[in-house]
Amino acid sequence: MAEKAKLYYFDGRGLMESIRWLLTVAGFEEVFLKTREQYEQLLKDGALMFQQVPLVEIDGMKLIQTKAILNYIAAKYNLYGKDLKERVMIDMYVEGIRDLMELIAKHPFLPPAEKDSNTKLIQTKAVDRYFPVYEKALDQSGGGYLVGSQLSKADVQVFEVVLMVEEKFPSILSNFPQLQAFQTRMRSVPAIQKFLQPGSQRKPQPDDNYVKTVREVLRF
Ligand SMILES: N[C@@H](CCC(=O)N[C@@H](CS)C(=O)NCC(=O)O)C(=O)O
Repeated sequence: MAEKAKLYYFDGRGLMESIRWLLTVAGFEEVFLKTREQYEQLLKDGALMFQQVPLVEIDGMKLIQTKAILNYIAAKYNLYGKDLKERVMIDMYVEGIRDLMELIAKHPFLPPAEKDSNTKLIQTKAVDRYFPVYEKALDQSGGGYLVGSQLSKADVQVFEVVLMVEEKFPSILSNFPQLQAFQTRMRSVPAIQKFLQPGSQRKPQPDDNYVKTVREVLRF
């Protein structure tokens, strides 16, 4: 049996969470960075090409750069469309949702005075800009997936972010029936169902401890 991927990151969502989502079927193990020394050791070992995590050891390689890692996993596990035209659509949908995700990911690190306006921005961008695109895509594809006739990394990443936005705004999908049905379908995919169970490797919303650890390890 192939070795499980090994993930090096903080014990929290951040940039690694989408990678965890994509690897949920294959399984993975994790090393959590809790101290500056662990991070410096990785630097000393030459494991971090640009001195940054996420780092994923997979198939005998040490991969860095989140998008490159996501693309590799998607291609490896057949989550990247059937041809180049599907692939570029998947990439477009993914890049859109990653822009929204960025607003969510940076939120816990913002100064208190900027939090309210960022919360408002997440809501407005979700409702006015991003969700309508995915609603229309699902309506047009008709097959339950955003692109083509099979599950892709676009479905997984959009689902991940929809859940994150819902954590902040529980009724945010009320005017998006396609996204509601999509969410129900995604929840019934066995690997996803398992990942959503308490005690899985899915990370909770970031708390003060997570922010503190990241700041201490990276010194910012
Ligand atoms: N483009 C990189 C950005 C990675 C990144 O910013 N990682 C942060 C942790 S979330 C880091 O390691 N920062 C340390 C630094 O930049 O010195 C990616 O997407 O993987």
